[in-house]
Amino acid sequence: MSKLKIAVQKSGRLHDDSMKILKDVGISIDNGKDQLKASARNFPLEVFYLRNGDIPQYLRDGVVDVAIIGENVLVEKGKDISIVEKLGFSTCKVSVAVPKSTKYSTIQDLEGKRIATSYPNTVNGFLQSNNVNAELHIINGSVEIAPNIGLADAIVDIVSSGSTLFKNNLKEVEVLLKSEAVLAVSPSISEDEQQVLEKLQFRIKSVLKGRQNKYVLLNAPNKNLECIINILPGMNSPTVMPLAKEGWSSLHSVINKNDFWEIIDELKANGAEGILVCPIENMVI
Ligand SMILES: Nc1ncnc2c1ncn2[C@@H]1O[C@H](COP(=O)(O)OP(=O)(O)OP(=O)(O)O)[C@@H](O)[C@H]1O
Ligand SMILES: O=P(O)(O)OC[C@H]1O[C@H](OP(=O)(O)OP(=O)(O)O)[C@H](O)[C@@H]1O
Ligand SMILES: [Mg+2]
Repeated sequence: MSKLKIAVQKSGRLHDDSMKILKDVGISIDNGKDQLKASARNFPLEVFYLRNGDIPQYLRDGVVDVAIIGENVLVEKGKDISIVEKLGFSTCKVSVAVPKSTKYSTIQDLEGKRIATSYPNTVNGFLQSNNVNAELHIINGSVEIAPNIGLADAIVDIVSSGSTLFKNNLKEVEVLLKSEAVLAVSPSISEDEQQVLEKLQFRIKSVLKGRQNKYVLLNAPNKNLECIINILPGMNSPTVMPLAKEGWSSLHSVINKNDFWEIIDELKANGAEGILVCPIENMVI
């Protein structure tokens, strides 16, 4: 079987979560510390450790078939590259920020201003679509310092918790895009590699679905069963089994992690006891 070549960030924000998702889908990688390339032991996969910013070109050239990459990098340098899966980690925004003391009300306030950024194509697209002319200063890192040293009036950079903006006395005034890590695919992927990709994607989908949900087991008095069954969503309907204790049952169900605490409160209020909550490794649907 031919091997799928996947690019993963060599080091940085995406590296650990990218390796974790490969591990969670059951792929073991022989990972020599300073290797730039590694093979999977139990799946037809070769891993290339690359710079996030270089990955769009490698995908375009077909040097790699797929990649785990920040969506914002594709917006900047890889508009021609398709995304096959959103991976739910490294969520961030690309935003305009200005010094806290700057009066800002609309995008037109950027007219004629100096904007520092590492994402010139994204910024130019944004300015053009809003008919604003501004002067771009392209810098590769520590963009948030630019207004403080008099290099720019505004910046466009990644914002996550907002603490870097806060520390540099800046405020976010526009959000250009929202981003997360994605699985992107080369336009020149072959038929054989496409088949391996489909296997990998199937596994990733079931791991992501599992991460979204929790498995809940609880005991409840039979007289409250109907009400508790209505609270529990389940994949179809919850499993109900009699307990050795007369008049009681055990219920098993799957709950979305976002609704989880509210549902637990409701269950308790309706007489549920001995509630156990377990993570789900995979959910194959
Ligand atoms: N503070 C953050 N919070 C969440 N996600 C982030 C944050 N900063 C960056 N990211 C996401 O992680 C990706 C990698 O960021 P990182 O800073 O590790 O690498 P980089 O310097 O942009 O890239 P390279 O690998 O080319 O050096 C970004 O493209 C973005 O999608
Ligand atoms: O809103 P926050 O949570 O503060 O995150 C935003 C910061 O994170 C990233 O920098 P990073 O720490 O990756 O450093 P880098 O500029 O060297 O890539 C980004 O470039 C911002 O500076
Ligand atoms: Mg960074």
